[in-house]
Amino acid sequence: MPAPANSFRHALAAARCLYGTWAALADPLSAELCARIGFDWMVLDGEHAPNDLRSVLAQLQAVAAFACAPVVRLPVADPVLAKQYLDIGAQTLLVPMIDTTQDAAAIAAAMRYPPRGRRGIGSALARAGGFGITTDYLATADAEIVLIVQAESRRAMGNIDAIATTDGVDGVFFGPSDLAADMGLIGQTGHPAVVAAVEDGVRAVVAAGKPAGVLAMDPELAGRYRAAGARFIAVATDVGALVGGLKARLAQIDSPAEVPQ
Ligand SMILES: O=C(O)C(=O)C[C@H](O)[C@@H](O)CO
Repeated sequence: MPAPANSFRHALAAARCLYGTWAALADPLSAELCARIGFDWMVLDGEHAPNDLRSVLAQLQAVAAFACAPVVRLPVADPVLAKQYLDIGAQTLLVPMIDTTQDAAAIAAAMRYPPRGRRGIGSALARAGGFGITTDYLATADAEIVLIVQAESRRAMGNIDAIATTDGVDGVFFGPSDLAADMGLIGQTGHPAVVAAVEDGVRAVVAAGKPAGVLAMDPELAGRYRAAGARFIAVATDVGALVGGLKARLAQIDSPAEVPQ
C-alpha cells in the first residue's frame, strides 16, 4: 500500500488558481468548519498560532475527510520539526523565513528520505505510515511530499531564482507582511513598492517553472497577484472572518436608531 495521495500536490497540477484560507484558531472544530467551506487548501499555522504537534495532529484528523488540502506551516525552518510534522501525517509543509538556497536545501533534505535527503525513518510508528500498515510508505512517501518555502525579506527576493530552483523546493509563497516590514514599510502590505516586489517575485518563480503563492486579503491585490501568475492564494483567515462577522453583526443590532428613548 503506497503513501496517501497529497491532494495539494495534485491540485497544483490543475490549470487554475487555488484559493485558500488561514487557520489560526488552532482548534479542530474551527479547522473542520474552514475545511467544509469550499476552499482548495488551508494553512494550519504553527508560526503565529498557538499550535503544537498535538493540536496540528487533531486538526489534520479533523480535516482529513474534506477536499480542502491542509498545508502545515512550521514555526521555523527546523529539520527536527519537519520530521515530526511529516510523521504525524502532514504532507505539505510551508516553511517561513527562507532567505537563501542553502536555507531551502537544508529543509528540503530534511523532508526526503535517503538517498535524496536525510529524513529520519520512523514510519512504522507514525500516523504518516499508517502505523506500519502502509507497507510501501518508505518507497512512496517522497513523491507525495510538498515543500513550499516562504520568501519574505529583501534578501530572499534577491535570491529568488536560486531559492525557486533549489532541488526539493516545490513552490514559493510570498509573505507580504514580513516583506513589508523588512522593506521599512511595516503594516503596509498594500504599499506600491511591496506589491511590485511581490509581483516581480511571483513572475520570477513562475519563470523558474515553480508555482508561486501569496497571502492577499484584499481582493484587488489577489487579482493582481493572480494576473502576475500566482497559482495558490490565501484570501481569508478564520480570525479575520470571525472578527469581521461579529463586528458587522454587532453594528447591525446595536445601531443608535434602535436604542429606546
Ligand atoms: O508575512 C506574511 O504575510 C506572512 O507570513 C503571513 C502572516 O503570518 C500573517 O499575516 C497571516 O495572517
